[in-house]
Amino acid sequence: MTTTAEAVQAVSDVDPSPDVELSLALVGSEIAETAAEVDLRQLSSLATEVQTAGNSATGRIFVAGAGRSGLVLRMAAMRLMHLGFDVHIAGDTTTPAIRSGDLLLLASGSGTTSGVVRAAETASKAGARIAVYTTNAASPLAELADVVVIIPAAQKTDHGSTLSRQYSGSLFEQVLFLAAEAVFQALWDNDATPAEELWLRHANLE
Ligand SMILES: O=P(O)(O)OC[C@H]1O[C@](O)(CO)[C@@H](O)[C@@H]1O
Repeated sequence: MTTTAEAVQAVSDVDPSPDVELSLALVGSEIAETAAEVDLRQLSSLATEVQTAGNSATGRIFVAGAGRSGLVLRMAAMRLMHLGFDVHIAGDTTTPAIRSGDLLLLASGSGTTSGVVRAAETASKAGARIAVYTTNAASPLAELADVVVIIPAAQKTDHGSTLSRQYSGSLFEQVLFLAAEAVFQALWDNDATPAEELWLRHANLE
């Protein structure tokens, strides 16, 4: 009679356990290498745009992106709200119209995602400033931007790219998250508001 241990061994001989140690090292090293290549002057310019709109009496910050790129910007938006800025997420039911004096912060690895490009066109017509994270300096999105941060990662359709072994736009989205966190941290360091004060802005209806 086959024991449970023998049955487990038999299964893993056919279908070995996923090697998460190797994949964790791969993801970590790709993120570190790509983050180190982000141009700090570009990131600093984007941080200044965020600070200017956030600290202006009437300026608001809007964020927009599709799929996982958009989800990362939602996290960034929450932190900017914790800093006390007036922040809105494009497409939410309470999001007002963008206007001159506002900043639209966008992320798109490809720089061609139609809804994101349309948002930039609308913001541009309204006279708002536009800041973009993308891999693609020659994209329509980058061309519409006042400030561009290039994240030198693979795009979502670059299958088999030498820039990343990860699927689709994962590396772009991961480094985007780090870049957005770095912007928040730099703004908070400048502002020096105690964490206790930021904490008062945390959602209390969760
Ligand atoms: O960042 P892009 O190129 O605008 O693409 C948007 C989304 O499309 C996807 O590649 C769809 O899987 C997401 O990973 C990404 O967030």
